[in-house]
Amino acid sequence: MARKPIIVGNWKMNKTIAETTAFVNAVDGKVSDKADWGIATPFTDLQAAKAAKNLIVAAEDMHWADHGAFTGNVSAAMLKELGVEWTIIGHSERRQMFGETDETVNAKIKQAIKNDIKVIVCVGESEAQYDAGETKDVVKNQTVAAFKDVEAADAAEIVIAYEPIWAIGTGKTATNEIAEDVCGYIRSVVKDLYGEDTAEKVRIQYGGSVKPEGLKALLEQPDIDGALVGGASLKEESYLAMVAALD
Ligand SMILES: O=C[C@H](O)COP(=O)(O)O
Repeated sequence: MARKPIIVGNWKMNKTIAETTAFVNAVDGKVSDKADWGIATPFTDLQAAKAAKNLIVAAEDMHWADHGAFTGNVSAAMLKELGVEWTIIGHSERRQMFGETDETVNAKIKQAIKNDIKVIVCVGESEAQYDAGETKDVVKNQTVAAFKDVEAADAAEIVIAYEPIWAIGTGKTATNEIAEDVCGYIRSVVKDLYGEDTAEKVRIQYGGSVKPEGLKALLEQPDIDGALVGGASLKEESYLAMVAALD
């Protein structure tokens, strides 16, 4: 089955509103139909980002509760009111620095589905786990936990981002062979959970030091349907170099 690639820049804690507007003005009119192109921005930038007509705009996180005493958090309804239709959930930086667990990832995914917000869920192993040969166990456990009590029709719409933590922001990219091996394995985990049809529909991204020059070959891997891109998504020229790489 042909799955349309999805390439999303995860800005993390970068860019002001003014910088977001400048980025959207420079990039939005130039993306192609070779992929679904997007940006995940800080909450404060989402409204400015929504001026884009062609870019997916995603939050970088959201809370699992409807509302309440959760200082510093943002709910699905708040995102919906801004017209935000996507969110990242379970990025390794949230897992490592902000107490995100497999349980909160699952709760957030179910809350997103309930509110008709599409999800990019991140999985991936640490360097120590990679060195210990535990990669597949880790991504399996994270994937199974993330999809707990999620129905097949909803699961098929979820994008899974495989991001080996040792490759994030380090310049150390997993080889295409490693990335394909793990992404193919993640698809087999989805197949075990939901069957072939759902597994063939799910889009799986690779993330970790993706650069424009490596993007085309990455997407030629049969089980890699996109990229979640940090550093290389921040500069307009670099983002547009990714667009050009697929033309
Ligand atoms: O979400 C994106 C990733 O964490 C990758 O970041 P990076 O491309 O800067 O390594």
